[in-house]
Amino acid sequence: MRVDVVSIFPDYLSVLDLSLVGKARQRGLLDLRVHDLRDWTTDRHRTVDDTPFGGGAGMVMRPDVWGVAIDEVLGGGAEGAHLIVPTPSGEVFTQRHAEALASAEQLVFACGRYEGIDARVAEHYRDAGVTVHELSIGDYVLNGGEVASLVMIEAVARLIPGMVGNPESLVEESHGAAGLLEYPVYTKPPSWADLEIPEVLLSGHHAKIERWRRDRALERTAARRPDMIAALDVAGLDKHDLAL
Ligand SMILES: COC(=O)c1ccnc(N)c1
Repeated sequence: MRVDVVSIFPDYLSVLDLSLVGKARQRGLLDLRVHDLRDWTTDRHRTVDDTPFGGGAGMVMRPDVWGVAIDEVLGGGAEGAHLIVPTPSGEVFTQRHAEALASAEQLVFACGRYEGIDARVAEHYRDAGVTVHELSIGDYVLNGGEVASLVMIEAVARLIPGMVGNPESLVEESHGAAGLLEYPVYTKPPSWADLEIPEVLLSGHHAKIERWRRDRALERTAARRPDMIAALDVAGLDKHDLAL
């Protein structure tokens, strides 16, 4: 997978050289390229923004600069490319988006600043056959799209086949296939701060452990994310689940 990030603060993305994403790049699983939007400006001041039509506070990022940048970054193919515009006014990014994007050929992240990017940019690339996603990482406002891009790149990159050692570990995660939050986890020492490990986890009885974990996941989800319980496919629940 190729991932391009276009920003006026490219250094913000240097953290992507570390950890999982950095390893993936070294292993050739991920071709990540970060670009400075100002490299596509033509004036002396390297201007990327201007005042909003219709008035109002702040500045809006110019479509012409973004257009030449995205055209170049997309190379030739609109096919298989996804343009992601992080914005507080977007659809909320979820694990489902991460799963869908993990099989894309190319992701291009357009990091807006100021009051955002001229709306014609998203419209133009949709018309050109590019899959455009305007995505929010939650109900709060940031100063730019860079942090949200980091979040989404990490959520997607870890799902690329070969990225994590044991793909099994992806199944039981929160927001995974079961549609539940993950159960509580424990490790050594067995006793800490006068707190013990739940007995069943020391029993070696795998069926009971599995049942205990699912019960805890259901309870935690019901307590913290009733919306996820409401969205559960009831057909996937057994009578024990329903009795909880
Ligand atoms: C400028 O971008 C944002 O403020 C932003 C982007 C994505 N998700 C958010 N919740 C905010």
